[in-house]
Amino acid sequence: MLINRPFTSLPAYAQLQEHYDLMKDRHMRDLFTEDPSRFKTFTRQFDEILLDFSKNRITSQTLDLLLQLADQAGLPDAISRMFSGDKINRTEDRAVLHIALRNRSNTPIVVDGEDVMPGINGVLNRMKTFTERVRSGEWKGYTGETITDIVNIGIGGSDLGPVMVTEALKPYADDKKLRVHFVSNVDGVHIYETLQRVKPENTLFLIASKTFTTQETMTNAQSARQWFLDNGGSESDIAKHFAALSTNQLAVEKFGIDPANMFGFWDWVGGRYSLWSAIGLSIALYIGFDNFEELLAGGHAMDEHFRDTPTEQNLPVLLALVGIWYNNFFGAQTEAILPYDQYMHRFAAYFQQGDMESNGKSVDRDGKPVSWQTGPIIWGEPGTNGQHAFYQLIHQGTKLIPCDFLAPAISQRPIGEHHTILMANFFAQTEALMNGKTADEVADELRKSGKEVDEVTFLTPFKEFSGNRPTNSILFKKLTPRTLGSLIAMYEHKIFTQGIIWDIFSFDQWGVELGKQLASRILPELKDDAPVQSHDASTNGLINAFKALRKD
Ligand SMILES: O=P(O)(O)OC[C@H]1O[C@H](O)[C@H](O)[C@@H](O)[C@@H]1O
Repeated sequence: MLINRPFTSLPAYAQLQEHYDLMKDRHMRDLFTEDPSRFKTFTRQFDEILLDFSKNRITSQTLDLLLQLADQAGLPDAISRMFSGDKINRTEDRAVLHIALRNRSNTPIVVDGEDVMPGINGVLNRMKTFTERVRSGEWKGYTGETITDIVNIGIGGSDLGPVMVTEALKPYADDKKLRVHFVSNVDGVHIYETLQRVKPENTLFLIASKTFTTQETMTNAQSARQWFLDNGGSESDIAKHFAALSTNQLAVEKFGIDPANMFGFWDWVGGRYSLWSAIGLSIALYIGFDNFEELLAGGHAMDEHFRDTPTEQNLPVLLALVGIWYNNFFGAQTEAILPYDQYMHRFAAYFQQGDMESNGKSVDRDGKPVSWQTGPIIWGEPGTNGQHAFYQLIHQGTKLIPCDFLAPAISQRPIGEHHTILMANFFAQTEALMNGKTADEVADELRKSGKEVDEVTFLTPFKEFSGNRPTNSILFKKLTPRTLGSLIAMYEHKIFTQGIIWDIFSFDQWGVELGKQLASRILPELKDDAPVQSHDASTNGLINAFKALRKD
């Protein structure tokens, strides 16, 4: 059993509340002036990743109290329970072992009396052989031609991870062995547009679904199958063009996919943590198996750091605690993830699911309603695009938005001055958010530019920046597979840590069920034009308006 003590009853919580009263009006500008070694105090290094969390509204005392909070919530015990295969996902009665998928040291991890590592290594070996056969051209399609295009059909965790990673690691696919495409939305537009770009004889479909029952994925998979049959392929050719990534062998066979083309995983892999499993096959095919293994190695290195490093040096724990400070004491509702790397353009979208599906909960581990805030709203876009879109609100709006800035020191595509300009923006933004610009500075500038006294008085409040807006800077050498693996695992463990401290279950997702149930109830009602009356007035009205509108 995990320790579950209501978050607000932890002794450090009350101390942090008192401490918050002392801190809430303190400006980071002053904290930097008072402590010249602040950068040193609040930076940590892991491999080639540097975390600077000095631009936060914290002092050493804040950090001490937050660390006590983690300790009192039983974090060290929770970590060891996860790593040892305990069934910490209680509402689904499952272990949580995405860490086993990337356990490169191969130490046994036992679930229900069985070491899971041989099974994991077996699937990895099959993925390797398959990847090499397809990439080398040995695997032939039904006309004898090689495979040029991979279409991954999946949604949620069976889509977002592979999309994010294949985008982030595009430079590692420079050998251009294969193109990858992703179809997730049940909107027919998505599969239509994708199929426009591929030919049946050169295409390999990966049907990626943990359950193999997800409506969107099954609908897209059936349409892909039909398209294949309508455009030259036959039933007996399916085995050369369809593979399944799933835990559900029966459903895979029922769909008509050869079990030899099925890559399995296990119920202890959560959907949003599955890119490390067979769900990552599109990644391996795209960047090659060696690079996929490097990604796993990076994840594993972060796992060991998370498990073995004292909390005050532990990157995921520190990120989690800083997040809690704003979420639960300053009342911040959201967190922005802002990668200054175009290849990471789906990173925030990926962690939208990672974080919000994990910690978007409102009952504690005893099933009682929580009286404190849990998971934040996660959002973000790559810099510098965000700067010209929504940063206005981050700088001068009424909301406090803690931001993570991420950037590589070395660009994968060093062209002229681009990367230096990009990084100048990165540093400028975090500096501006922290320091702001005082009314005196603004007025002085306006006077120097020749403005009249009245104009200076009028304009000053609009041009003033309060500053004191928190950021973490996460700087790394280069976006290699290994570093990306570590960054992903870092955020995964941040989310885990917060879930433990908030006393919620982070590995189920019951909140997505109701909409699914209702959709399957409504679907038959949409098949004819008869008016419906079985719902509330709004839903009836909308369905009936839709039926009227869809008539020519
Ligand atoms: O992989 P699948 O079983 O098709 O599930 C796909 C996705 O759908 C579900 O609704 C869950 O909310 C996600 O966590 C999951 O990743």
